[in-house]
Amino acid sequence: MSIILENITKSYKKVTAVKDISFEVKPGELFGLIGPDGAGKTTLFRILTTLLFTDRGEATVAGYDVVKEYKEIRKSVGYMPGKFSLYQDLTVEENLKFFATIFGTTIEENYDLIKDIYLQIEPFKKRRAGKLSGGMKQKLALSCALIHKPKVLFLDEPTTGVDPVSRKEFWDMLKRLNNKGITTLVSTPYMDEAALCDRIALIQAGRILKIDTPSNIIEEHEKQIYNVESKDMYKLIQDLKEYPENDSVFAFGEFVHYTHSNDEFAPEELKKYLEEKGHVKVFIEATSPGIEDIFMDLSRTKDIKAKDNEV
Ligand SMILES: Nc1ncnc2c1ncn2[C@@H]1O[C@H](COP(=O)(O)OP(=O)(O)OP(=O)(O)O)[C@@H](O)[C@H]1O
Repeated sequence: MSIILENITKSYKKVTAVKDISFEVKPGELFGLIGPDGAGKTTLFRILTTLLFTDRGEATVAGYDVVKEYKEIRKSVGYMPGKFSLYQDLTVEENLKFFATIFGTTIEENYDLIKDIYLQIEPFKKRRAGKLSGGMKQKLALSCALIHKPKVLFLDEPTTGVDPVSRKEFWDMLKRLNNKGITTLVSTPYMDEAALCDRIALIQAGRILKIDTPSNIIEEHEKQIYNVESKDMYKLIQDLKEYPENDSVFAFGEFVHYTHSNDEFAPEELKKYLEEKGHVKVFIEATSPGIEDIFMDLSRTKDIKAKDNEV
């Protein structure tokens, strides 16, 4: 296994950031940690990259223990932290040279690995990192994290705050790196990115809700989801929440996603109820769940609440 976590628990004073986290990442896997802000993703990354001690539990990365063999881990991993990690006053080229030098290598030695990515920012190699666009900063940070040819790559929310086109490009790059055999642990709050990973862990309030391939997670979900639409979406949410035996109601793009608490759901009865409440252009259809639906459902059913997160 490339990464193993066993019962990792970490608190900051009264807040339990992560509790009893266990999972494994196989060699060559692109593994996603999917969860909202504050779920505990950065805490796990900092523990695995040896920047933070865990309170309880054990972990290994590339076969090395995160406490006893931290020096080996630091040589073997690439880490792209969530916050921009480069030297703003150094140019693109200087940043890359700097990271290569501290790892005892040169840009030329591992150029093949970063070529695809670096070529896109090379025209700006004399520009200071602080003056790059979000997408370009992200490509430079990834090049710097890769320059010493790490065995395991840690990417903490690499696409947060990046425009949709750059997000797509970034995931294409990750897939290509993955094909070269680099094990990658990537975190994201964007549920649509989950489908691009080999396996994912859904994480909420420091707990794992589910671990599997995105397709298995979707296939195993048993609740039928309905797209509901009417002209007044705000009122629609309120009225659906008052509909007897509703199970869940939440806004989802142009629709409201609705689930019923039993098998006796009749769309025509709901339509009638909504029309009696004054809704026009009511539309109801069954739809397949996405990772976001499943995440919302698991966080409710596992009853993980903020107050439960205190020690
Ligand atoms: N240094 C700290 N001191 C106190 N609490 C902290 C500290 N770092 C993180 N926390 C808390 O621990 C919990 C997990 O935070 P963490 O940063 O690991 O989550 P995250 O999923 O990476 O979210 P984000 O994207 O917001 O960083 C949150 O409740 C956070 O407020």
